[in-house]
Amino acid sequence: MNAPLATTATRGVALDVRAVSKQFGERTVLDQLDLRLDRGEFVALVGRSGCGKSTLLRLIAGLETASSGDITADGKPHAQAQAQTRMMFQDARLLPWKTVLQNVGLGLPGDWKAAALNALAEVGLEEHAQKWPAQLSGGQRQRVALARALIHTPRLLLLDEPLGALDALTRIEMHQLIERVWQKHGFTVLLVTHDVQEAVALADRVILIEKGQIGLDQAVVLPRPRTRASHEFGALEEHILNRVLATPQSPISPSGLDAVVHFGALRWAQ
Ligand SMILES: Nc1ncnc2c1ncn2[C@@H]1O[C@H](COP(=O)(O)OP(=O)(O)OP(=O)(O)O)[C@@H](O)[C@H]1O
Repeated sequence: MNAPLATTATRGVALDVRAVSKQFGERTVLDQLDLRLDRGEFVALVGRSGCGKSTLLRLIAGLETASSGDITADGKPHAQAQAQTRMMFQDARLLPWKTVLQNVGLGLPGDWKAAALNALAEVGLEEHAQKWPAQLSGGQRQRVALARALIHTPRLLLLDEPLGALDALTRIEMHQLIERVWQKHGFTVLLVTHDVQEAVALADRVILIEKGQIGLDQAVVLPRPRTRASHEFGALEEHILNRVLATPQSPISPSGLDAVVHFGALRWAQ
């Protein structure tokens, strides 16, 4: 399968989350949340642990049902677009008894082998097609998971902290790969991450969820590929991180922030 080169205007879905609420028992996790993603846009969701990032992703993926509100893709109920949506998790979720190639082609009808090899080539793993998942590194397993998503030519890619378990260098390589395939295919991306630097490196917009709603909607207008060492990158990262840490769940009092947050020393928001 040669995935067609596409512009962001043609391939990605426009996603509209309108007044979506989600309660688990007495607890309101999302409260009338509104979020719009343009076609082909790359948006990162950040926020304190438990603020509802994964819940929002799972609602969009159709793995949970909203208590109220609705989600549309290209103006139609999103349920109709679920076949064009793929999700990646922190764990690659590969079947250990199937080869890398078989994992990529999982569930596909007909002769999918050429397409699976093509998808593996896109993530730089063509030569590992006949290996077992256990023979791969964590980063390679996530590449297989990405290939397994790409073979379905998704129009919406949902990433739930997919790089959370990887070491720093592997993460940076994965950032480059994800950015490359996103630019090539033009799908819309929603990435959940605890790593504010990762959000600034990849996203067109960084969204902070707090108190069940959007507390910050920050455009990232830096040219790509982004240089983490630049002053503009660092300033934006610090601004977002300070904002995340200032949320009510924070154990740090807002008045103490300046003393506690040193740019460069801290970029994770748990
Ligand atoms: N199926 C469920 N049943 C009950 N409570 C749930 C369920 N799923 C999530 N929650 C609760 O909803 C809240 C939000 O969870 P969610 O996983 O969306 O947060 P998160 O922002 O992704 O957190 P983290 O960054 O730690 O992954 C948490 O308090 C969680 O315990």
